[in-house]
Amino acid sequence: MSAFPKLVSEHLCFGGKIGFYRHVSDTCNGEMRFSVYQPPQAKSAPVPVLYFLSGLTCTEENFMGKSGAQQFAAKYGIMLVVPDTSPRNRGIEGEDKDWDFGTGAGFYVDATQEKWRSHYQMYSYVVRELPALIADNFPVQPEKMGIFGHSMGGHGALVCALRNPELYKSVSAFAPIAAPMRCPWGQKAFSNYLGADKESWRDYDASELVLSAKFKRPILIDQGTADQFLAEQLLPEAFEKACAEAGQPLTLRYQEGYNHSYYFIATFIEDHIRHHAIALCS
Ligand SMILES: N[C@@H](CCC(=O)N[C@@H](CS)C(=O)NCC(=O)O)C(=O)O
Repeated sequence: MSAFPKLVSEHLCFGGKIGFYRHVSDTCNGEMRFSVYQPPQAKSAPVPVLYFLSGLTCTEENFMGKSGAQQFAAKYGIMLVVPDTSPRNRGIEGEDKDWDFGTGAGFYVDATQEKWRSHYQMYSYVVRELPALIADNFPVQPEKMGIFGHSMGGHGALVCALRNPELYKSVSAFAPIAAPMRCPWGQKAFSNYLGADKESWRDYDASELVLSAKFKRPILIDQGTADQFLAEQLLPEAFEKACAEAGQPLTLRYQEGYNHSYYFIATFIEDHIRHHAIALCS
């Protein structure tokens, strides 16, 4: 049984409540932060749980503050859990140097390289430690678990679901880094966290994983056409091609004129929460 995390602040919202928490993580070897939205339904019975993984530079706050997700989590009776995007303040040389690597950019991988591996274990943290802590301490139905995310977090959500179809009943993404082995953000993160052997990178690339994955439930992706990162970093067309090859059901929607921001996320958030509710609340 994991210890109850330390509550930093709490806010009522749409009849439920948002809490910001800190705890000492065994997996990431130090303090980690996350936020939880408990819908009003959770006061009387356990509810399904939906994890949101955020993008580069984000903390556990961005999604709670900007997406407008709570009103829909309240409508459908789903708990939202939002982890931070990396460990912080670990004293690793250079951890704060870049905005797209290190602090705020854990990339949801388990680092194998000496410099990072004792703290940067975000894959195991998200897939194992955090769900166990949530199941021990919050009123959830742990077998009804979904995951979604944005950009780096969209990549993380796809990877977690494709690798663990028995754990995640639903997955979706906003503007995911859909083929990280083929883009500069992914190559920088993977070479530093995982080393030069590109074979080891495949475990964290949705466009590779989907070719052999057993996740056959429908995936929803929204992508803005005016996203400044679309052509160089996100590569949804690579993921679409791989899904077609693998027979993976995918709805990839290009949203005309939308960019990479939370204004785009807020516009389509209800569609995503409904997508998860259909899988989780039946
Ligand atoms: N800092 C970068 C942009 C980083 C960025 O767009 N981050 C996205 C995720 S990849 C985000 O969600 N930012 C936080 C926010 O908008 O609240 C830049 O200046 O170009």
